[in-house]
Amino acid sequence: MVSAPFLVSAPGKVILFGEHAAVYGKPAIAAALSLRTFLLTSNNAAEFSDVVTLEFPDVELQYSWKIDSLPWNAVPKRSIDTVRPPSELNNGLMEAIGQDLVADLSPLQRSAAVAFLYLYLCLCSPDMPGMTFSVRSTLPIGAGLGSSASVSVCLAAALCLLSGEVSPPEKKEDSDSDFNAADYASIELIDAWAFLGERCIHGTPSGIDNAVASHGGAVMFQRMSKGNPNVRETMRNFPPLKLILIDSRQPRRTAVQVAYVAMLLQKHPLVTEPILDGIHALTSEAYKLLQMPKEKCDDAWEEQLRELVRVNHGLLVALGVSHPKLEAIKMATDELEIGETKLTGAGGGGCAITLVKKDVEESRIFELKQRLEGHGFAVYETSLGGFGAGCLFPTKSNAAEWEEWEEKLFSLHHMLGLGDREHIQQTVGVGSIEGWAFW
Ligand SMILES: Nc1ncnc2c1ncn2[C@@H]1O[C@H](COP(=O)(O)OP(=O)(O)OP(=O)(O)O)[C@@H](O)[C@H]1O
Ligand SMILES: C[C@@](O)(CCO)CC(=O)[O-]
Ligand SMILES: [Mg+2]
Repeated sequence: MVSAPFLVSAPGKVILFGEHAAVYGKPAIAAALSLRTFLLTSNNAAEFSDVVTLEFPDVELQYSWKIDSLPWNAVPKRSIDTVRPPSELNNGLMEAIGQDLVADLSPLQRSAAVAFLYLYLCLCSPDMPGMTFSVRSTLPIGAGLGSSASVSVCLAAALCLLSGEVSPPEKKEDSDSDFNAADYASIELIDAWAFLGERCIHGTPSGIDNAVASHGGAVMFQRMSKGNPNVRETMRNFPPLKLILIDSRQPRRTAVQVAYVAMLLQKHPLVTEPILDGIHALTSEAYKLLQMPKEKCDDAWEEQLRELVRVNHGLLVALGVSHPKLEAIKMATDELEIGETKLTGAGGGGCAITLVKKDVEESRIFELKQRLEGHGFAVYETSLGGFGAGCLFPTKSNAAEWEEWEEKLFSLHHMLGLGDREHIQQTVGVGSIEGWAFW
């Protein structure tokens, strides 16, 4: 069991193949992003020792609840012989959280607050001291890059640490080395709790986003039914793909997009099922290609991968989850012959990825960026396949900084008007400062 203050962090993700079909038990391929979410857990001052507080400045949310007014009686009893939480939300607890505890919040704020309350009530106890949970992210929100999963993983990790369900990780040199069985068990548990957070945020998640946000790296993921364990194949020799990540800046919610596909499937099963099967088939082909030894990754290999990107986008368009702005991004990359483009994540807005052709001159990529930025789109430079969830504790060498971080980086009060999210990565970011350890 650890005590506050401490930081946890988890990455966003890019789905390369298979979104939406993943919800129906088809495989999907995704990799962790270098853009990440950070959560600071800190103890409240004495006068606020009876409240738990959320400070989520990115969604302009600040909310406190009196700890003893929370519906502790509605928390389901955990079976003593199962460590992992069930994969379904408990209806009684969801009803008890209901609308009253999160009144006046926008849908964007409410889903994060409900995810927090659900995990806090399940993992903590009424006799814990008053604390503040402050979330900041370098990820765009609701843009297909797994912001909700990175928040859910951060919340699950912090609350599991506080309750003693998991211990801080051993320090490792890089994401692939030093397998440690205790850390593996811990991150599996964090992943399972984060899945419930994702359920609070978007209803019927496949689990791929929280799997990548907790474990990091690149994975092939397949959701299994009837209580069978999900497939999560770590793709170790993931080839270095040249990708451009473009945010249409068109807001949308994953919950709405996923519900739309569910409606289509119900209304036109004979049409929709073959589309999902087509996505399944192309993801399986892509998986084989991405597993090829390096010496076989030639021009023909690259072309095949790009073709699959194009087909995947076409099938997502058929499912009705594209958006005119995503089509404008695709058209610009097609016109400049940069590569093949698909939407990534739930679509309806949010991000697209372009798999760039090997021989494209930098001047053309520059032109693309100018054109896209001119339309108000954001172009991200990021790398794929990094660390999963990790934590950072105060030490002798960073003791002086903690107070400043709490005040300047994480407090809603100080954040409003500050704007620059990159600042957080530079100040406490993974890779920017020493001391982070990963499960
Ligand atoms: N920085 C943040 N602070 C607080 N809440 C956040 C933050 N980022 C995401 N969220 C929560 O996640 C929700 C957005 O999740 P949603 O699943 O719709 O989009 P996404 O995860 O960014 O995209 P996708 O699921 O397609 O990858 C927000 O409504 C909010 O509840
Ligand atoms: C649209 C979807 O397939 C991906 C969202 O990032 C939903 C999910 O798998 O949970
Ligand atoms: Mg999400």
